[in-house]
Amino acid sequence: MIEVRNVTRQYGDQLVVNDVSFTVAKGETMVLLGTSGSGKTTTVRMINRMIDPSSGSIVVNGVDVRQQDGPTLRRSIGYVIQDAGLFPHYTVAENVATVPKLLGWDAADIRERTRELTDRLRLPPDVLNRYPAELSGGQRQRVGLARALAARPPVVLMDEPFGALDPFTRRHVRRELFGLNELRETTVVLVTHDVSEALELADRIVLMDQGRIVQMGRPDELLQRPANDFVREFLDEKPHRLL
Ligand SMILES: Nc1ncnc2c1ncn2[C@@H]1O[C@H](COP(=O)(O)OP(=O)(O)OP(=O)(O)O)[C@@H](O)[C@H]1O
Repeated sequence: MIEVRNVTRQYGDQLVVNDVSFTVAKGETMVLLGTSGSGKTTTVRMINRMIDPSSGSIVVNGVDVRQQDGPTLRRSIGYVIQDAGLFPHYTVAENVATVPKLLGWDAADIRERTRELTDRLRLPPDVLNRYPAELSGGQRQRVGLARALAARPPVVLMDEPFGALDPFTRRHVRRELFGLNELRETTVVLVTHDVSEALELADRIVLMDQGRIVQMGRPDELLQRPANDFVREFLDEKPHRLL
């Protein structure tokens, strides 16, 4: 469970995240949706301490994130970004094994878990010995997901995790991923600016503009009871299938 309380982040005199509060329950998928520059990435990067808030607090599974050093905290929080952020000089197998190795898993368990994930994410077994540059964009993205999930972290942060994919592969990978049983027990915060993706994946949505939360709620609540014209227009941008 994640509690973000009155969090603000300032650069110079610009408030890029302005008094943001929300909680994400265990197993819930919370989508941060909003215009470009609205503070989504900054917010998600404060949860795993890649950025520290200027004020406010963040508690993950009962522990204030400031009580842990960044690297230790990040071993328990999966993190997926748009270009997958893989280590270029590691093979796929080595990339996926990064966190389990740091946590001291034995080699047989790591191999087994890697096989399980590549299988579920439908990556062909022969990719394991390849380097990231030798994969397609869609494969790289799936390896990024496998690496983030490898040690079964209770919390996973995803920042535009499907951003680099064409629309077909995007839908496909999205379905594969959110069809994984283990993801149902994982607390997920996902950043996107794609309205359809947010409506499809979110248990709840935090809609942001200019560093502030404009509305928070279930997809149907935002669609049926938009708080203001901004919300209505933002969600109306594209036709979608929920209504
Ligand atoms: N290190 C920094 N120094 C100064 N300003 C920054 C820094 N990082 C982010 N910003 C500013 O903070 C604002 C919010 O950025 P952020 O990346 O959180 O937005 P976002 O909602 O994720 O946008 P996008 O969808 O375009 O990625 C932007 O105006 C950005 O220029």
